[in-house]
Amino acid sequence: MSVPKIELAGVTKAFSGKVVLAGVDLTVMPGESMVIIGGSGTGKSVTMKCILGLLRPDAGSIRIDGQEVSGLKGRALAAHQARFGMLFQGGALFDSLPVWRNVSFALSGPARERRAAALDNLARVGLGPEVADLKPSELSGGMQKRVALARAIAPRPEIIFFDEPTTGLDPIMADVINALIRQLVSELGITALTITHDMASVRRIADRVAMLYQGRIIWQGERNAIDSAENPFVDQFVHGRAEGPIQMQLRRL
Ligand SMILES: Nc1ncnc2c1ncn2[C@@H]1O[C@H](COP(=O)(O)OP(=O)(O)OP(=O)(O)O)[C@@H](O)[C@H]1O
Repeated sequence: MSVPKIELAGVTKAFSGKVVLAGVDLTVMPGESMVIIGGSGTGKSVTMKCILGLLRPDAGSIRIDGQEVSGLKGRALAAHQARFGMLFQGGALFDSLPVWRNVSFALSGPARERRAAALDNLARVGLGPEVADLKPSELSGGMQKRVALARAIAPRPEIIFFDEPTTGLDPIMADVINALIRQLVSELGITALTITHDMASVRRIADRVAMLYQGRIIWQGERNAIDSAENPFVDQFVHGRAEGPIQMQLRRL
């Protein structure tokens, strides 16, 4: 069996005594698209930040290609982080830079080559050269998301993290972006880890789904298994019911 691309075992993290991750076990195989679902504040972002080395877990192991990465510092940490692409919730484009400079931000080399690479990546997300010299603020939300996606794939990262990739988009544009993500991840052979509340994203993007609840992965399975999962927590989340075993925390303690 091949070595997992990402492997978390017993990862714990607490902030000022408040336990957020209580022993997360998660395996993502190379080229696989894993989606983590779970309510607000269940620790999805904290899990991603621990994998990226932006937060240090209190205990447990995080392996990439079988190599332990928790506790990396300095250059080793920078090299680790360079293996990842990120699509942030808001797109996080630099508004002072034209689109092509945003897309080629992480690339090196002469400007002419970086611009050519930017145009190539824009084409992959369905945008023509006419947008290359526009500022992000001149584009619609859906187009900005495409630009952010082009920027995330431009360095051909081994792993991409998608953080709520459809936030702020209407359902049709969200579907277009979800389909693009699925297509690019497959075409480029990138391992993808997505966190989302959006079940439409899950159905479009995921090979496998993991549900985080109270600091642990309480269920994982193939995308098609979510509807028949005999797990009341998954069932409640997938169907968005107020009634069920998941207790919403209405105020921060
Ligand atoms: N740096 C930090 N210091 C203190 N508490 C933190 C820190 N980062 C996260 N937390 C807490 O950890 C908990 C989990 O946060 P996290 O952002 O991972 O949730 P999430 O599942 O991604 O939620 P959402 O879906 O709303 O983005 C929250 O209660 C949050 O306040």
